[in-house]
Amino acid sequence: MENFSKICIVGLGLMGGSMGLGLKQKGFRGQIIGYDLSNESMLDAKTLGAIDVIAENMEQAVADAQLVVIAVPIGYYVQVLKEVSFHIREGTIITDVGSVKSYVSKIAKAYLPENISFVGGHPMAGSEKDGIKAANPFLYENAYYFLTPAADTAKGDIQKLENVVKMLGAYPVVISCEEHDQIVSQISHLPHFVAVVLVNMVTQNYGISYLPFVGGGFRDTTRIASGNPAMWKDIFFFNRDKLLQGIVNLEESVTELKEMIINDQEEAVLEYLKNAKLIRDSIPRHGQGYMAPLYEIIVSVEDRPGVLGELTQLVGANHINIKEIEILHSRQEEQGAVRLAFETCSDQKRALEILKDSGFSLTFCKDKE
Ligand SMILES: NC(=O)C1=CN([C@@H]2O[C@H](COP(=O)(O)OP(=O)(O)OC[C@H]3O[C@@H](n4cnc5c(N)ncnc54)[C@H](O)[C@@H]3O)[C@@H](O)[C@H]2O)C=CC1
Ligand SMILES: O=C(O)C(=O)Cc1ccc(O)cc1
Repeated sequence: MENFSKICIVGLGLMGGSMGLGLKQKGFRGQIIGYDLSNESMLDAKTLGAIDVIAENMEQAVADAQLVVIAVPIGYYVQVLKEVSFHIREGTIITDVGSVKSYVSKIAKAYLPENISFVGGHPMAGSEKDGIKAANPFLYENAYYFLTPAADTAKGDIQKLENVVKMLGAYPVVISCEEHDQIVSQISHLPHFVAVVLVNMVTQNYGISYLPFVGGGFRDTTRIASGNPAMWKDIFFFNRDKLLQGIVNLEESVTELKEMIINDQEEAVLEYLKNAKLIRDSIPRHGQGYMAPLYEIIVSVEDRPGVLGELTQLVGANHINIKEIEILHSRQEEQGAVRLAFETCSDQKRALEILKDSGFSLTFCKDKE
């Protein structure tokens, strides 16, 4: 991937910071120079090792870079592209990580000089967190990563970017902006729309007092509603038409299912539910998702002080690394549950044995998703 010896990242938040960390973690030997409006983010990015050099201004950031990655909220693109265009040198490739591509390609064309190659990008990786403090070197691993070159983009430039994507451990998918925006409107933007509607409904329609009863189902369905509101506002408006079409389709589907219930069509409702289950279950278990798949176990634990320490100590003492830990229920004087996730099947099996032998009750052991 050493097609580039100097990469500039503009915007050192979750995505920009994770890209710097990921490249370094994978052994990128060149220099990464970073620029952000926030001094604190630049200092954090340097301290964490996401960048080698802090740029004092946009000119210093982009002037000698062979690749410039724009990782700022889409609402700031016009401002950033205008500034970049003053200082960029011929032959530089510019890419971005923005969640919408038709709008981005349009303004890149409008604001960048003609001798600059702009190839849009969008990693299907991320989280509901933002900022450099949430950055993680493995964020891009196993994720699909869309690249949306223009019709006249040189093949060599696409290849160079594909190599960067592969170095991050992600999977490049070359696609048109139009098709990209259509796909993500269905699999990312509409689900976000639904999640925020559901969450707001629970408080607006029924009062805040319903929230304490919320269980895993509601949590799973609405996790993404915790995403950065400013970023999602941008996404909704910059992919407005596709999202609106998705909402119309959603309304039709809601009406269809509602009518079945109104008309007591139990068989039809059952078929509808079965079909959804079939489709949901068929999402590849061992395929690539946003996150690296993990092997999980669920442990029942008493709700008492120190129990988590005992659990993790037991697993750690046997040199088994817990990749994720999550408290599922924590109700006073009742059993709670803890989800542990491991990187390998053998870690999962060993942890299972050790915990069983120590008297922990395992309510559920989940296969690798
Ligand atoms: N958060 C996510 O899960 C994903 C986000 N994206 C896209 O990535 C982009 C960045 O998102 P995040 O990293 O999540 O945001 P973030 O809020 O974590 O980071 C954005 C950074 O850009 C900086 N910034 C803002 N305006 C700037 C300017 N004019 N010049 C220099 N720096 C500026 C901010 O100070 C901040 O550090 C967005 O366009 C978003 O659509 C793409 C995939 C996933
Ligand atoms: O948190 C999640 O699972 C996400 O869906 C993150 C995400 C947010 C925005 C994108 O454009 C792509 C991915």
